[in-house]
Parts: sequence; structure tokens; C-alpha cells
Amino acid sequence: MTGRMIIGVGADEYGFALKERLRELLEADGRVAEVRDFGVREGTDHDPYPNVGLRVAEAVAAGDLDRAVLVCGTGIGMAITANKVPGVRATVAYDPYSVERSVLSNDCQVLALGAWVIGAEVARRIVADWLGYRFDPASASARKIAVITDYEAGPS
Ligand SMILES: O=C(CO)[C@H](O)COP(=O)(O)O
Repeated sequence: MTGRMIIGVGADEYGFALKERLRELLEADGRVAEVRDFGVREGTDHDPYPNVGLRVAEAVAAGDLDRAVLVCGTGIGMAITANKVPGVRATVAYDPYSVERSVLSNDCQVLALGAWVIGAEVARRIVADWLGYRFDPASASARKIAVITDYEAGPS
């Protein structure tokens, strides 16, 4: 992927406020061409996290989004959900090294964060750093990702 990215954001009621903060950050970032908000649109919307996570992950798998940020209470449910969609690689990551490697080693398109776990300013820093990493399809890691992709395709 080169050029400016289309980024999706999504959250459940517990992640809503942090998702709003991160959406604003992404909209102001020159590396981002467009931010698409998959909800929830208000903190009183009780749509369960898997509904939001599946909508976002399906958009990633369809190629409509380059990447996405998902927020729930822990981030864990969003990551589990997004990883159910073939072609999508999602992770929870907070430390700078894991955030970097989630892109450079694992080509994760989805970063899941927990609003109950980290503060907004740390989350903003994580997402700003995360935007700067681009997976190299010519890297040795690409062969390893291909094993996952081949498994998802099923027996030949
Ligand atoms: O964190 C969540 C899922 O991982 C979600 O925001 C809350 O889930 P719950 O604890 O099951 O209500």
C-alpha cells in the first residue's frame, strides 16, 4: 500500500468516546485520505461489538478500507470478531514494538484498542505511530502471511 489511506473506525458503547477522539485525530492526519465511521454514533447505542466489528472487517476484506481501528472495552472482542473474517488480520497492541510489528511482520490491517485499558492520549500516540508503518510485500514476512492466507482459502 502506498499513498494516503482510507481508514475505518468502529466501536461499541464502551469504546464510543475513544473512537470519537481517534476519528478526529485520523481526520486531521495528512496520511489519511478518508475516515469512514461504522458506528456506534452515540454512547447510548447498545449495538454489541461483534456487529460493528464484522461490518468493519468485511469492509477491509472487500478492499473498501486500507485499515481500521476498532474500540470496545478491552479491544479483545473486536479483535476476535475481526479475525473471523477471511483476509483480515486484527490485533490488540499497546506497546510501541508490538504496534510496529503488527504491521511490519503480520500485515495487520486492524488495530483493536480497549477504552477500559488505556487513556485517550496514549491511544492517540499509538494510532499516530501505527499510521506510519507500511507492510513490505517483498519482505520475508510476506511468505509467512501467505501461509495464513492459503489456510483461509481452504483445501485446494
Ligand atoms: O470489551 C468488550 C469485549 O471484548 C466489550 O466492550 C464489553 O464486553 P462485555 O464485558 O462482554 O460487556
